[in-house]
Amino acid sequence: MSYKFVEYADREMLALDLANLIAGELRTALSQSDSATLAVPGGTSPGPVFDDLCAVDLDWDRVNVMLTDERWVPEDSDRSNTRLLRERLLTDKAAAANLLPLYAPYDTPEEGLGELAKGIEAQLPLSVVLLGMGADMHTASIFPEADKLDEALAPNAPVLLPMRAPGAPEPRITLSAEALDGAMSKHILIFGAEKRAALENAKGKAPKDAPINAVLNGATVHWAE
Ligand SMILES: O=C(O)[C@H](O)[C@@H](O)[C@H](O)[C@H](O)COP(=O)(O)O
Repeated sequence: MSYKFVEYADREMLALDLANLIAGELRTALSQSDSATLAVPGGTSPGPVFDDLCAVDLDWDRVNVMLTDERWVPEDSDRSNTRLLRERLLTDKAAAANLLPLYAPYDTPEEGLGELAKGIEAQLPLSVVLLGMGADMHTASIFPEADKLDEALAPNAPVLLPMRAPGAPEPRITLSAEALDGAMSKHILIFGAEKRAALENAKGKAPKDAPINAVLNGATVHWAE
């Protein structure tokens, strides 16, 4: 298991550098193919990266954007990652990007899974994935003790899975570890001492105890206090 750990002087510097890095990787992908696919997390960390990334000049109309995971809530909920994306990433120059939805207006993720998975599957492998991590070492919605944890970590897993976990306030839908780990470039974004310690704590643990370990190999971890 080896990954690159990059420490930044502050969160603003991290956001700017990471946005430019992702933009460069998307440009490279677009120079080699008709389209590129970027998967990003929700939560509270990525907003500043989105604010910088959305302003970068690239062929966004050839970029497919998707979430790594979503809370199963309506898009107008303040818990919605889709809402976060629409407000902070799919705006300015990046408004031209093509959003592949990870939410559909059904009561449960199981009801929406079939139609959503088709769109996602067609765009794999991911060109670039940005992931967050919780202090419990979850990534995307692959949580320790989640109901479909083993399935989400298994080889040849379904690309998209519903997920319920003690650590998640609402039902989730998530890309599988394999779909996330298969990205051409993987970036993990963590802020603060607690998550830095959690990353250390993950060392040597099985993915079922530290799901971040299912995507860490070959990734770059970007950290600021
Ligand atoms: O839906 C979500 O919340 C995210 O996709 C999730 O995987 C997130 O990346 C981690 O929980 C870290 O969240 P914070 O950035 O809010 O700490």
